[in-house]
Formats: sequence, C-alpha cells, structure tokens
Amino acid sequence: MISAWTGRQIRAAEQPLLDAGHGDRLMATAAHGLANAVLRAVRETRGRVYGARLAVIAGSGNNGGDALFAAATLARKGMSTTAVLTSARSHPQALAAFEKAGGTVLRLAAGGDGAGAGADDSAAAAAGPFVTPDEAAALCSRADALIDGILGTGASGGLRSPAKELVERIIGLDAPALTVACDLPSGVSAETGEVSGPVMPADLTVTFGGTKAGLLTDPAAGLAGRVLTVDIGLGPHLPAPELRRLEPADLADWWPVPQRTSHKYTRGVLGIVAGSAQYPGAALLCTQAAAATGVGMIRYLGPQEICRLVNLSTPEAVCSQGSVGESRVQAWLVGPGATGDRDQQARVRDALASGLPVVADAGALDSLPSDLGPQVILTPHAGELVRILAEQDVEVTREQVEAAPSDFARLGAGLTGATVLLKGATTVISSPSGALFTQDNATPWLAAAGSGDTLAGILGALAATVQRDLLAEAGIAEPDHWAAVAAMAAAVHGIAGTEAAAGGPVAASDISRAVPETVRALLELRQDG
Ligand SMILES: NC(=O)C1=CN([C@@H]2O[C@H](COP(=O)(O)OP(=O)(O)OC[C@H]3O[C@@H](n4cnc5c(N)ncnc54)[C@H](OP(=O)(O)O)[C@@H]3O)[C@@H](O)[C@H]2O)[C@@H](O)CC1
Ligand SMILES: [K+]
Repeated sequence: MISAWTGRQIRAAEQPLLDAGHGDRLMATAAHGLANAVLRAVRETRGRVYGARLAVIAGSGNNGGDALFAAATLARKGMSTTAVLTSARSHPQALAAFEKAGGTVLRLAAGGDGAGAGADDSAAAAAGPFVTPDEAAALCSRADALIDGILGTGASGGLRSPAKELVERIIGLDAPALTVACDLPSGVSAETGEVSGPVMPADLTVTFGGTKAGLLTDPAAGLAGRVLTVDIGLGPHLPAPELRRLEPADLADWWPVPQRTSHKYTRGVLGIVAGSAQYPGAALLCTQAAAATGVGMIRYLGPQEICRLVNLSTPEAVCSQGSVGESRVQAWLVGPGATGDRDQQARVRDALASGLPVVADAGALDSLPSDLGPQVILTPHAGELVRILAEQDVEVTREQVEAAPSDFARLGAGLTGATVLLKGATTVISSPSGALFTQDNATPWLAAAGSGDTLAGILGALAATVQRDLLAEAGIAEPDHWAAVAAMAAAVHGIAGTEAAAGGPVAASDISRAVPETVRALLELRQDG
C-alpha cells in the first residue's frame, strides 16, 4: 500500500528534526536522492551522463536549494549544468555549492510586476547575467534533463511572474528530453492535487520524506509523471496518512478466496437490481462482471424480458421478478440501467433501506435516502456527484469537481454518510469519515460506455464476498472498510481493463472476460502461497 501525506503533514513531521538542528542533513539527503534519480533517468533516456546538458530552474526557497545541491552533484559527474534563478533570493549554500561545482548561473529578468532575479541586486550580486523568459525557455527546451525546482511545499497558489512566463514559454516549445520535478511540479497543491496556472508536466517527480497526497490525485497526478519517494528519515514523525493507494500485493492478500468447506451461500450471495426495457445492456454487463469476479451466487431481480436476457448471457445467475425483502443476499448492487422502471426503482429503494452493503450506481444515485451508512457505496462520475451534492444544497459545477476531485468526493461522502467512489482518470474513494484512497490502474481506453457497469459488477461481487477481518488485520479502520473494498474494485477493474485493451480499444464485456486471469495473476503474489 502506498501512503501519502499533505505538504502540511510532511512539514510538521520535519519540524522536530529542524528544531534538533538536522535541517542541513535533511536537505543533503533530499538532494542526493534527487541527483541519483536524475542520473538513472538520464542513463535510461540518453545512455551517457558525461556531457549531458542539465538545466535547473531554481526558486527562492528550499525547493530551489534541493535542486541546486542536486545539480552541483550532477555537475561533478560531468553534466554541463545551467541554473536559471527565478528570484533575487536563492538558497545561499546551495547556490555556492553549485557555482563551486562549475555550474553556470543565469538570472531570469524581471517580469512586468518587477519581481525576478534582478529585483534585489545585493542578494544576486554573486550570480550571473540576466536572461529573458524566451531565452531561458529555449535553453530549457534543448536540455537533456530539466529540473523544476521553483516551488515546493512552502508555496501558495500558482507560479508568479516571471517564473510563470518562463514556464508558459517552455510549455509552448518542444519538451526537454526529460523533465524532473523536485518534490512536486511547481504550481500544484501538495494537499489536494489542485493546479493553479501553468505547470510544467514532469516525466518523473522525486518527492521527499513521504509521497504528497496531491501527487496521487488528479489533476496534479496527470502532471507528475512517475512518482519516486526519497526517504529522508521522517518515518517516526509522520501521522496517519491523508490518502492511501492499494498495490497488487494488497489485492492479493485481501482477495476473498474460498476455503475447502465453502459453499455458494457461505462465499457470499450478491443481489442485483439492474436493467430496464430501455437499458437492458447494463444488466447484462454488470451481471457478467460480478460472475467473473467470483461470488457464491447471483440473484438477479428485474423485468421478465431482462431476466431472459441475463439468463442467456450469465446462466449462473438466478433470475426472478421477486422483491428485495424476500431475497437473501449478503450485498446488493442496484441502479445500472434501472432508470424509468417503477418496479426497479422500488427495489432500489428497498435495497438502500435494507442496512446491507449496497453498491448504488447510475439510476440509483438520483433518489438516495437521507440516512445512508458507510456500507452504501455510491459510484458517481463527476456529473452525477454534482447532482448528489445539489441534493445536499451544495451548488458546484462539473469543472469544479474535476479541479479538486478528492475534496468533493470527501464532501459527498461526509454529507451523505455513504462511501463515495468518484470515477475519473484517477479514481478517488472517500469514506464518510474522510479516509481517502486513489487508484490509477485504468487506461484511457476504459472511458467508454459500459465500463462503469462492469466496475459496478466487480464492486458488487467484492462487497458480497470480502472478508473484512483481513482488512482489519491490515490496519484499515472499521469505518473505512468499504472504501478499501471500493479501491480493490477500482484497481482490479483498471488492471483487467488495461490487460484487455492491450493498448487499443476495449469493449466493456472484454473487461469482464479479463478479470479471472487478472485475479489468478494477483493471487500468485500471495505471501501465504
Ligand atoms: N523543510 C525542510 O527541512 C526540508 C525541505 N525540503 C524542501 O524544501 C521545500 C520547501 O521549502 P520552502 O519552505 O522554502 O518553500 P518553497 O516551496 O521552496 O518556496 C517557497 C518560496 O517561494 C516563494 N513563493 C511562494 N509562493 C510562490 C508563488 N506562488 N510563486 C512564486 N514564488 C512563491 C516564497 O518566497 P516569497 O517570494 O513569497 O518571499 C517562498 O520563500 C520542499 O518542497 C522540499 O523541496 C527538503 O529539502 C527536505 C528538507
Ligand atoms: K518543484
């Protein structure tokens, strides 16, 4: 499991070490980790390190300090290094080390508001000549590697002039062969992943002391590239993480595996209320997905015509037009394609009132009762979350949700009392108590009709069969169990979908077909064999 913390949490964890006088050591460790990561990446992209052109953009704070110290190390390895200082102030020891190692220093000429490396001539006296944003951008674009050390966890808001103009110009040119963000891409929030103004997209982000929550959340996740965390010894001082991400080993350890004495009822029965005359396909897709995920039995409830179709596509499902009250199940999946059918809507309402775990998708999201619990998992996309929030008297736009998905998933969960799985390039899951998981296992090819029905089926099957004592043993607090189950489903859906897509288009039913093989491969990772 990957744990991630807000910038504020990381800074608080650093404080006791800074108070004890270990600040220089922290920065040296961070810079060493950054330099090593750049070395490895340059070897991969270019082969030879000696003679490679390194450009560093350094801001006024410690983030610039990290970048300059790392560049000093890289200059000593034979890289041809140039630093562009965006402010009149820079970390004095780091700048001195950089110059001593033979690096070239340029100062970014002030923008319209008078800021920039030339604003304070006394502080910049030791530094080199001025360059315009255009000149500096051309130099950065030609580099074999570019380090973005403008802003780190001490920043507020987006880049200011003239760093802003420089980054805008770089984005307009060919990207450097390799862009490495120091701690985080400058201009993104380490707390929420929100992005303000222009941000240089990184191929690699080398982050210090602990993964920043914002780097694992959209939209920043889309700008951070691969995230590598450098340990600087904060471990004992770190609080409970702000956000977690499941890895294949977690899925393997927690996957519900039948025992020798298991039978269909003890494995878990999933009830499904899905499909209508208007949308029969959703019922077929989610039922197929649930069967492929592995469940003791599926009880499908719906109109006679859909029962017939479900029986044909998933003969294992037991289909009827019965009621929720007379169906014994461990969990319900309700809503896919169930819009506009009165009987189906009544079944959705009854399932939501049952107190059992319920995955509420699509049509079920429009008529939620007011007293939900964490065992109810809502699976909206951004537009559906806007409607759920509107029911709670919170007026937001889809764009606002997409700009800060973790904030709004958390708000939705808090207000409804349910667990919320917000679909997106990175899927965000929040428990009502605010525990966050994010999963980025999906491929963009999965953004297609029917993919959500498949996810709902996988999640429904897991909700019916998961052994929650395994989650408790892994340290997941009880109120967050259903968020972890939702994260498992998002991960498996993403992995199976990526396998099925194999770099090309994928039909939703192909995702289901790939699930058993995905689960088999995951189970091979089990520590207990
Ligand atoms: N603490 C530690 O021990 C360790 C910290 N580490 C490293 O330090 C980083 C945090 O360093 P930090 O606190 O110096 O802040 P940082 O983000 O570099 O710069 C903030 C400066 O920029 C300015 N500024 C602010 N907003 C701005 C904006 N929107 N646009 C433009 N400028 C803006 C503001 O100056 P101002 O001009 O406002 O006076 C301020 O001084 C952290 O990310 C990690 O890399 C590691 O070495 C491990 C040990
Ligand atoms: K940075």
